[in-house]
Amino acid sequence: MKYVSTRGEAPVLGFSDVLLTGLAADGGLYVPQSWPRLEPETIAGFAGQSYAEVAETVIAPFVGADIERGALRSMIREAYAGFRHPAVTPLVQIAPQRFVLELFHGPTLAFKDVAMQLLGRLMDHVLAERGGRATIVGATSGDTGGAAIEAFRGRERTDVFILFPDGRVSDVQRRQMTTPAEANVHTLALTGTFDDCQTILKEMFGNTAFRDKVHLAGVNSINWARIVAQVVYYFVAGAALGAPHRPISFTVPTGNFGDIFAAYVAKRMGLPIERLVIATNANDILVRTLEEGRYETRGVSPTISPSMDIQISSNFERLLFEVHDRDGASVRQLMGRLSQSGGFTLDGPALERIRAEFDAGRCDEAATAKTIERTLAEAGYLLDPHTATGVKVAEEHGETATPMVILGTAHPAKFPDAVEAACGRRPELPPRLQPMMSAPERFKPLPADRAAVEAHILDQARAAHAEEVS
Ligand SMILES: Cc1ncc(COP(=O)(O)O)c(C=O)c1O
Ligand SMILES: N[C@@H](CCOP(=O)(O)O)C(=O)O
Repeated sequence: MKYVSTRGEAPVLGFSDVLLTGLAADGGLYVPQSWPRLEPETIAGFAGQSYAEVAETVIAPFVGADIERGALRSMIREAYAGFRHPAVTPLVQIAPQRFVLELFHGPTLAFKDVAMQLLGRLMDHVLAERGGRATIVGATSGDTGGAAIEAFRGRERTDVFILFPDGRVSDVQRRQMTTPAEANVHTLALTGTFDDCQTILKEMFGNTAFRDKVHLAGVNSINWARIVAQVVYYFVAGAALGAPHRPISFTVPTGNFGDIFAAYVAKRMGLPIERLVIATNANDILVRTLEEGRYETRGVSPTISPSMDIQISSNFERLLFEVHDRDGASVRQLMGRLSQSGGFTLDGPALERIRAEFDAGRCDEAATAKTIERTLAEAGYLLDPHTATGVKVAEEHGETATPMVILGTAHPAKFPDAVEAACGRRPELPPRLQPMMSAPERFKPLPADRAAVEAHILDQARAAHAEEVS
């Protein structure tokens, strides 16, 4: 399998290079040259298989010959062996045709663990084969950072630098990033928003001299391997609810558009998905885009679902590439307008193609809290604020003959204050995570400025590996 950039001007690469490259050299995102298809019998067979077995079948065509099949199988098995639920991503019914797909049984209680636990192993494997090391960078609005640190802490071939917006994540999220003591973990608290962190990260990838000097690699969903690992649970949920014989719909709490883009990929691979519903909080750029045809950034508002406090949804670029018939020049033009004037208008056919696949709805703060309270009262089920936005938007979408699966993207215990304020019940952290709440914190406050972040990364890298970073 080969990969092309959404902006059409970067080298075509294989899976292992895409894994280590992160952002393409032309600023675009890598996507596969073509979409592999799974036969209906293969999808039907998933119903009786373990999560790891399904993952191997779904992921293998994207990896191709780059990683030997036995090695891939072992990494997948190890990645999911540590999840606290035997099904890895169980489905829980909360209403007659509504289910929550619980994606938070990994080590940091967030859906990011599902991909990150595999990504850490894949990167280590490829770096060991090549005899190299990498500087991993990640921008986080709260969850990617903790999951990345958990996946890479103590690994010899990687240093991990996480950029988070100071004061805009929950205490649990911050402590997951600031309490690990391993020397290869570096947490940077930036003055600004997640969008500032992500913009700096992309600028660092655009600085070729810096990128090459530190062997920069990315762990956000701009990295194709993240998306591919997230495709798996759509098949697992679909097969459990009768696919390929029955269609299924998904509502996805959305920020960076990675998770819902993974659903779109599952559909292109043959999963019979009827509707894909984008759920946002007050940061509703995607809802406005579907309503008005104009993608336009506005200031980020802090909410009780902080991981979705995002205005620039990076993976939307991958969808733009698809709905413009994979024409990199069109995507370059739109992205140029976005960086110059903060927005762009979609042409009629592109907008229609997006509307044909996706619906979208927003959920404000009061509705998020109310949904947590009501779902606990009516279904006895405790939602986290992100999942609550999905439940609310799915409810507004109305009752359908097709089962609607809402992605449960985080455990409520990551947001105890917001959950308690909404419903009066304070969710407890699992005992294994409780010590971090009183452990010493370690992080570097920095301005939201690329030069300052690069200088800090270079300093740290030189201190640790002087011989490799001159
Ligand atoms: C808990 C939670 N829900 C939803 C999202 C949104 O997912 P995505 O950025 O893939 O759209 C995030 C962040 O990515 C998250 O951490
Ligand atoms: N919501 C994310 C933001 C980054 O998303 P990613 O999927 O691109 O890594 C977070 O919690 O960090």
